[in-house]
Amino acid sequence: MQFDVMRFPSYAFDPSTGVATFDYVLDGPEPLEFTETITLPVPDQSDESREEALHRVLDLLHVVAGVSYFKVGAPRRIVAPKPVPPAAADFFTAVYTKGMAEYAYRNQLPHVLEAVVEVPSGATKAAESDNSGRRPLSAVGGGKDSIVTLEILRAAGLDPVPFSVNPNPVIKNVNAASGLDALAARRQLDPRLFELNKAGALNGHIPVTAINSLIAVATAVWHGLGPVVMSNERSASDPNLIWNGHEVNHQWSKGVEAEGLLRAAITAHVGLTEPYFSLLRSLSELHIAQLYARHDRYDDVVTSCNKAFKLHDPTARWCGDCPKCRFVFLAMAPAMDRARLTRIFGKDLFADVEQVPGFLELLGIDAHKPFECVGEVEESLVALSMLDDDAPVLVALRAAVPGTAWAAASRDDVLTPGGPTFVPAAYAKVLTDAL
Ligand SMILES: CC(=O)N[C@H]1[C@@H](OP(=O)(O)OP(=O)(O)OC[C@H]2O[C@@H](n3ccc(=O)[nH]c3=O)[C@H](O)[C@@H]2O)O[C@H](CO)[C@@H](O)[C@@H]1O[C@H](C)C(=O)N[C@@H](C)C(=O)N[C@@H](CCC(=O)O)C(=O)O
Ligand SMILES: Nc1ncnc2c1ncn2[C@@H]1O[C@H](COP(=O)(O)OP(=O)(O)OP(=O)(O)O)[C@@H](O)[C@H]1O
Repeated sequence: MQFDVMRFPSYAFDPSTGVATFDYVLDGPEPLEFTETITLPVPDQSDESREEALHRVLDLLHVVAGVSYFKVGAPRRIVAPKPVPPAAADFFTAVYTKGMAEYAYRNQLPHVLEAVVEVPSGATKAAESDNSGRRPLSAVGGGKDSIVTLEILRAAGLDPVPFSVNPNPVIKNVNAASGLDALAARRQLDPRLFELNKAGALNGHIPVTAINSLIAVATAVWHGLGPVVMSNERSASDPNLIWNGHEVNHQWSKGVEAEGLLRAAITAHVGLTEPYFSLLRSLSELHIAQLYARHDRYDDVVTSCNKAFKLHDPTARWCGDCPKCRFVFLAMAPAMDRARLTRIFGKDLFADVEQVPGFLELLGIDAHKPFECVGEVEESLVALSMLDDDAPVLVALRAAVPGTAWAAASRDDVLTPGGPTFVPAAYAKVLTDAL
């Protein structure tokens, strides 16, 4: 299939139902059309200024959600539908290049990394809206990170509103365990995409956090809420590998660069003073796992395993045999006894020597960092150094890690907050008080 250009003909939004439909065309000798449907929760009340701001968020979402359809043909031109300020145009280009880098690498499509989203000129300025003091909307994915954020915000009296896109049973159970009233949006990909995938169309990973984040901002704006608070950690910013001189990061849209670009795009095009930030940005995954250990009310529901989500089985939790399960098991192990850890995961991964090669990968003793949301090699080494019992896997790992590797692993570096963040001062204080 050959396509020259991707276009975004129009979108529609019905405030009485919250349904937004976004149209896409891959143009070429045999064009393909798609429509994605996103249903926002309808607020009890709204007003003109909220709806004006909401439409501006939807302008951004229309282009960003197009990545799922772009990947069917990877046309060389991407032509955005409306004028937006330069900060929003830069965000679009980054989403279609850096956000699609894993897809480009796996499909060997280097031109994807060089694309520039074309934007018509003539953007109008948005009215400024100070949303910083309102109740935060806190995105919940069902894993340990968003639970830690929710509990920090709650303890500080900020009264967070949990929010999810297409909440699965894990997310629903986490929300129920929190006891907080949650909001949810629905997102339906065009079914045609699945037919094309079955027929062997180009496919691959997309920057899903950028899409979920904009849906969260749209919901916050429409409901008159404050900033969207994410739970993206420090290591999300680190690439998996370098290809043709470009960084390839499976988690690009969870990284700090994407966060800065998204914030700038919203501030410029929507006018919000405090749109979006990750509270946990300065923390390592290992640190977040230690903070999770303080809250046992979620132990029967918390799930970070992406395989569990792929199975679409409401009872699926930790698969117990993937990089994510191994990493989170290792990261939580120093902060809790083995019995509690085994209860959370349904099995003791340190008792199963078949898991040794997978743990060695996390410890940097094999290939590149897995294409998964796992922490840095240094975090895994520090976690291992904090464990002193003789479980079979731990014994094998200690024997396999070369002496030079330990020297590069500093507990202080891993457990001291650091690196760039966009956390506003009031929230930075809340985080510091919680550590
Ligand atoms: C659950 C999962 O890992 N899905 C990835 C998987 O897709 P799969 O076919 O196994 O199942 P589905 O997710 O149901 O997708 C069905 C098809 O639809 C396409 N698709 C899905 C969502 C979307 O927003 N757009 C789409 O086009 C998908 O490509 C399938 O053809 O493999 C896919 C190909 O590599 C991945 O694209 C699927 O990833 C989902 C988008 C997803 O939600 N993944 C997150 C678990 C994830 O990887 N999160 C990253 C953060 C990445 C970021 O920058 O945001 C992380 O936590 O590290
Ligand atoms: N379905 C979703 N709806 C809304 N936000 C989501 C959804 N899935 C993930 N997120 C958010 O996206 C960010 C990245 O997701 P991620 O899966 O890494 O986090 P998590 O589920 O909280 O923790 P973990 O890393 O332990 O899985 C987090 O802020 C998370 O809250």
